[in-house]
Amino acid sequence: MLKVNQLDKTYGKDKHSLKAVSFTAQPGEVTAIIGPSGAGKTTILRSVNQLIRDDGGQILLDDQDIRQANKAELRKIRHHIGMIFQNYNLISPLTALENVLHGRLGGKSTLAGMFGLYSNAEKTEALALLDEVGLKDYAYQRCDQLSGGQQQRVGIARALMQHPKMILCDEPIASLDPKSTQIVMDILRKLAQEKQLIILINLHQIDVAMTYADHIIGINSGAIVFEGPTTEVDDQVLQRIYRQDTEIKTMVTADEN
Ligand SMILES: Nc1ncnc2c1ncn2[C@@H]1O[C@H](COP(=O)(O)OP(=O)(O)OP(=O)(O)O)[C@@H](O)[C@H]1O
Repeated sequence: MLKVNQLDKTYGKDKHSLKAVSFTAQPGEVTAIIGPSGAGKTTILRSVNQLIRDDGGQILLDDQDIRQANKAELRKIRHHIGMIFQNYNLISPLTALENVLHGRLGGKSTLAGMFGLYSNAEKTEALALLDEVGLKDYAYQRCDQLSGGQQQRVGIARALMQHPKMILCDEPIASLDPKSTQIVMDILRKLAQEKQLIILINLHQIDVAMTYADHIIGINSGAIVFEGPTTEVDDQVLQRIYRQDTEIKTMVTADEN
């Protein structure tokens, strides 16, 4: 389980980006963080694996406080936290298979990593993961020749190559069309359930969060204003989360008519 307690982050002198943020995310579930632009979604996600150093609080992954880890421990912890990104972050001239194998880099010596030395067992595993995300026939295709949705699936397979406990997803569908969105979200939900992974995902699209997430964390101006099962999210909750965000208010109102 991921348990975040009283997490604070201030940029510069007094720009309070996270204010005593507390929430939990369970294995086997998709947990979505939703909220208006600038609310602090990315700051939370990047604090969880300490890409951003926060200013106070606790981040417990299976009872180990990530914030207290020394450099070597943090490297080890991060090896079991996969990340997928809006812009995929693949190495374009390399094949899908090579990109997936890169997920193993964190567990290798610098030399083995530099020379791209992977065992046959690792290659077999990477191929099986590509098969799992429906890309068996694209293993030897360069990533820049794949569609956005296919690239994101390579990103997921790469994260799985880390044998993660948790996958952090920063706006993973923001650049995808509805069909690719559905495929990617179906895969993430299936992975959470079948591999008992913690999937923590930042989303702008409320409808996608409502369809695929088990658990919702609503943030506004750096503070958690809702945490609970998706079934408890109604228009009132959404208005609390998105207050002062005129675009969404209009959307909620339009839905009511
Ligand atoms: N490096 C930084 N320096 C100063 N302020 C920052 C920095 N990164 C983020 N912020 C501020 O922290 C707040 C939260 O930003 P964050 O990117 O986490 O929001 P978000 O909810 O992910 O937004 P979006 O949905 O637009 O991506 C914003 O007010 C932002 O301007």
